[in-house]
Amino acid sequence: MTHPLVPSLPDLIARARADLRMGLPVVLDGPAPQLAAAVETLSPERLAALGPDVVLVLTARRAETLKARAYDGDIARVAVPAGADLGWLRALADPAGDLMTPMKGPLRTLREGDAGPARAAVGLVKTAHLLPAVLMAPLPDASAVPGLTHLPATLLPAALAAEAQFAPVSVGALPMQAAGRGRLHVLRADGEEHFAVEVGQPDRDRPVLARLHSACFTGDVLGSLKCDCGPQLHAALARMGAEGAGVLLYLNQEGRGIGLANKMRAYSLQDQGFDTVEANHRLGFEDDERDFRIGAALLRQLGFSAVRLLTNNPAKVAMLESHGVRVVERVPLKVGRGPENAAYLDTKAAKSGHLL
Ligand SMILES: Nc1nc2c(ncn2[C@@H]2O[C@H](COP(=O)(O)OP(=O)(O)OP(=O)(O)O)[C@@H](O)[C@H]2O)c(=O)[nH]1
Ligand SMILES: [Zn+2]
Repeated sequence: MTHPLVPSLPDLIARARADLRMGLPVVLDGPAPQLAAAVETLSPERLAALGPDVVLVLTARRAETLKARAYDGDIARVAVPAGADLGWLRALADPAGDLMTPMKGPLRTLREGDAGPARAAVGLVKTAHLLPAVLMAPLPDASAVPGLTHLPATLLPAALAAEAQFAPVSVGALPMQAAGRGRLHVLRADGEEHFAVEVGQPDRDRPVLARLHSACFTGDVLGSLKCDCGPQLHAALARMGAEGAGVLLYLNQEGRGIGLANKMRAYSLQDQGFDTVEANHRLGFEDDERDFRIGAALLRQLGFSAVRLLTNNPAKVAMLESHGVRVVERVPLKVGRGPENAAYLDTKAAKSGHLL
């Protein structure tokens, strides 16, 4: 039996995310161990130390913008020419300069060999909220580089796709302007925290008025006019207050799961004329990278099995239904439309299935 103090695979994944964000490579163990480093955080010294035999892994979304062939389905492995420097790699990873310097290729993509470790590495970097671009290099002698986090390449995809198991951390009373008396629960899974605001004392035996709200620092805190998040947050709480009970999950899924740094990159692209979906794609992300199962897991953990869901997004309803939470009613939440966000809301309706 494994010693209890040995890190589990979820522990190692959480550690690997921190490493990648700091600019350290991680090791994907297998028959041929490989180093994987995020292009965004790599330093010139560490790039040089990866050796000449490196491959750049991008998502097929990013490859499409770069007009590179993606032979591996959702990812593309791009050959790195001898002498390519960090500037070259960053220009491929980051679309900020695409319009200024459109010619980055021609790029040669690989089709031979096993793409599994490369796909796992990109998945990991995405969950670290970095640009989805990874440099991979062979690691011939692991003992030469002590201290790196090692992950088993073949087990990584299933571990990244596993549903989070939440543990309650703390709860405290919270009187709120919009909703009167409430309680804020903090829950944690694999090092990530999410919050649940209980308004009043919702009955666990009846469908609860619920909102799954993804974090939006710009909208919720700064009152940004580019989206409808702030008004939706406050309207949801007010409605719960008026009804006397409800539960609002405040999910740590900034920017539809791409993180605030990438969301600001997306906003810069939107200023260049791309819409919210195109901007995500140019960065190499899907339209929506959120793990919607988290909301279902949190509701179940808090004892709720049926909800009246405040949302305009049918995908949220479908996800809850398929993960053990009955949605007895969808309650529309249409607030905050204005001249600055009308095009954004129309794009969500046209491309992401939101109900206007
Ligand atoms: N990537 C990206 N994320 C954005 C943009 N504008 C807002 N967001 C994020 O979008 C998410 C909106 O979340 P929600 O309001 O919970 O979800 P929704 O899918 O719009 O569904 P409902 O509001 O329930 O109808 C938040 O995480 C915001 O940070 C954008 O232009 N790009
Ligand atoms: Zn927002």
